[in-house]
Amino acid sequence: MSERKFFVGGNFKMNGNKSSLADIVANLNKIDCPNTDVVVAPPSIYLQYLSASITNQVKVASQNCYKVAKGAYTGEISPDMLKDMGIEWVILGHSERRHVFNESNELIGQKVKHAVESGIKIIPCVGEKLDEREAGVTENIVFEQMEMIKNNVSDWSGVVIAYEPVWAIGTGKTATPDQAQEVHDKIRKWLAKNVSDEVAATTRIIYGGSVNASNCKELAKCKDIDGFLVGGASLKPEFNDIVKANA
Ligand SMILES: O=C(CO)COP(=O)(O)O
Repeated sequence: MSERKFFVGGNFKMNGNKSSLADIVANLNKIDCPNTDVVVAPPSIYLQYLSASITNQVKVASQNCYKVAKGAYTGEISPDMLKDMGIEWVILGHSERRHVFNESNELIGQKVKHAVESGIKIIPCVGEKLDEREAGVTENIVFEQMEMIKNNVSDWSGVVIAYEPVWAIGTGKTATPDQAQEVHDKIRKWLAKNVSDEVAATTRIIYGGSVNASNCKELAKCKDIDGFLVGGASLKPEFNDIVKANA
C-alpha cells in the first residue's frame, strides 16, 4: 500500500454555467473521503462561486495562471490573486494549453517557477501526442517536459504530476493500466535519478485521459498511479465513484 495519499482532480475545462455548476456542487458536497485529496478546477470566472458553495474537504484549483504576480497582461491571472481568493491549487501545462494555445515548454517552466515560489500548489501536466507514441518517443517527450518542471521546482511538497497522454484526452481511448503504469513507473524512476529518492517516493503521479467510473478501479490498482485528473466525467455524478476508485 502506497503511503502517497490518493488524489483525484476534476478539470471542468471551459464547461458549466451557474445552473449546471450548482448541480455539480451538490454532488461534490456528498463526497466524504478523508483519505483522498479531491480538487476541482472550474473556469476561472466560477472559482469563487465554487469555493463559496463547497461545504466539505473538496478544494478548488485554477486551470491556469501567468508567470508574474501582476502587470499589463490582459486576460491573465496570477498565483497571488488565486491565493488572495483562497484558491490553493493550479493546473499548469495542460495539453490544451500546450497544443491549442501553443504554450511552449519554456513558458510552462516559467509559470511553474513563479507558482511554486508564490506558494501555490501545482498540478503540472506531461504527456505525448499520438504520433509521438507511434514513433516510439513517448519517453523522450515526457522526460523533456519533466526536465523543464524539475528545473523550476524549488520545493516538491506541493507538486502533483499529471501524466495525460494527449491521444487519450476526450477521445474515449483510455490508456490501458499497463500503458499508464509503464509511463508512471518511468516518471518515478526519472524523479529518483534526477531529483531524489525521497521526492520520487512521495510525489503523487496521477493519470488523465478518458477516466470514468468503469475504468478507474483497474487503473487505481497500478502501483505508480496515485489518482486521476478527470475531464468529461468530472462534470457528471460518476465523479464521486472515481474519487473512491482505490477504496
Ligand atoms: O484532459 C483531461 C483532464 O485534464 C482528461 O480529459 P477527459 O477525461 O475528458 O479525457
